[in-house]
Amino acid sequence: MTFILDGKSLAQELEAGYAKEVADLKATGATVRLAIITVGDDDASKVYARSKQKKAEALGIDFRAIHLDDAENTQDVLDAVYALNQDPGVSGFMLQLPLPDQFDTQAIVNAIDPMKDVDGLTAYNLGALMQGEAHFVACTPKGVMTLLKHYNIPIAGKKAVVIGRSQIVGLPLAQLLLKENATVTVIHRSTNHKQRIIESADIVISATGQIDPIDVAWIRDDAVVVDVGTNRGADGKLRGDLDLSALEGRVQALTPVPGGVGPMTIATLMEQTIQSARAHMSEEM
Ligand SMILES: Nc1nc2c(c(=O)[nH]1)N[C@@H](CN(C=O)c1ccc(C(=O)N[C@@H](CCC(=O)O)C(=O)O)cc1)CN2
Repeated sequence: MTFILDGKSLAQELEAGYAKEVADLKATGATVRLAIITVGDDDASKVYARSKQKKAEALGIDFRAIHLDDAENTQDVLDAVYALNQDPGVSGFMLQLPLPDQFDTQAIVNAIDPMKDVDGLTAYNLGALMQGEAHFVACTPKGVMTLLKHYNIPIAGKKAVVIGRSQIVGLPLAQLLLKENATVTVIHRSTNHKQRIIESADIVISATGQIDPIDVAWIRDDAVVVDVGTNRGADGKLRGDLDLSALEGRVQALTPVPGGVGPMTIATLMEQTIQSARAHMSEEM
C-alpha cells in the first residue's frame, strides 16, 4: 500500500491557524498586505496569482494585484518593485514567474527588498539559505519540507535524489534536505548513470516541469516520492512529472498531483506573508 502525502488537507489545516494569526495581527494595527506582480499574458501565471489572491483574501490578508500588461522592458518592472519596496502599506510581495523572455528576471527578483521577499527567491535570501538562515525560503521547497516532516518521513541519513536544478525549487530544496542531514544528489539532463542514482534513493523528488524525466521503474518499492510538477498530459488533465499511477500501490509514499505540493506552495506563501507582517510591525515599534 502507498501512503498518500496529502498536501491539500495539510495546507487547509495550516491555513486555519493562519487566519487566526492574521486577525490577531490586524487587531494590533499591523499591516498584513501581500502584493503580486504579474507581467504579460501567461495564462498559468494568471491562474496561480489568482489562486494566491483568493487564498490571501480568505485568510483576511489584504491583497494588491499589480498587473503590468504593457510593461515594455526590465526597467518598467523594476520601477514597480522599487515602489513596493518603499510602500509601508505592503508587508510582502512577489513576482509571479516566469516572465516573458525580454525581461531580465534575475535583476528584477534581486531588486526586491529581502525583508519583503515572501517568495524567498532573491539572491540575498537564497544565499542566506546556503549560509544557514534566510529571512524567507522559496515557497515550494519549504512546503515540501513541511509536508515530509508533518508525515514523519525520515530524512536524516537518507539518500535523497532531486531531479532538476532550478533556482526556484531544485537548488533550495537540495540545501534544505542537506540541512536535515540527508545525503543529496541533484540530477539533470546531462547526468550520466541516472538509473543507478535513482535505484539507490530513499527519497525521489522530481522538479523538472517535464513529463517523464526518468523511468519510474527505477524507483525502489520502499522509496518516498515527491512530485513537484504540474503539467498538462496529452489528455489535457493535470499531472505531475512522473507517472504516479504506475507508482501508487508500489512505493512507500507519494505526493499526488493535484493535491500534493501545489497547495503547500500557496500555504507557505501565506505563512511567510504573516511572518513579513510581524517583522515589519516590530520594526515600526
Ligand atoms: N514567483 C513564483 N513563481 C512560480 C512559483 C513560485 O513558487 N513562485 N511556482 C510555480 C507556480 N505556482 C506558484 O506560483 C503554483 C503551482 C501550482 C499550484 C497548485 O496549487 N496546484 C494545484 C493544481 C492547480 C490546478 O488545478 O491547476 C495542485 O497541485 O494541487 C500552486 C502554485 C511557478 N511559478
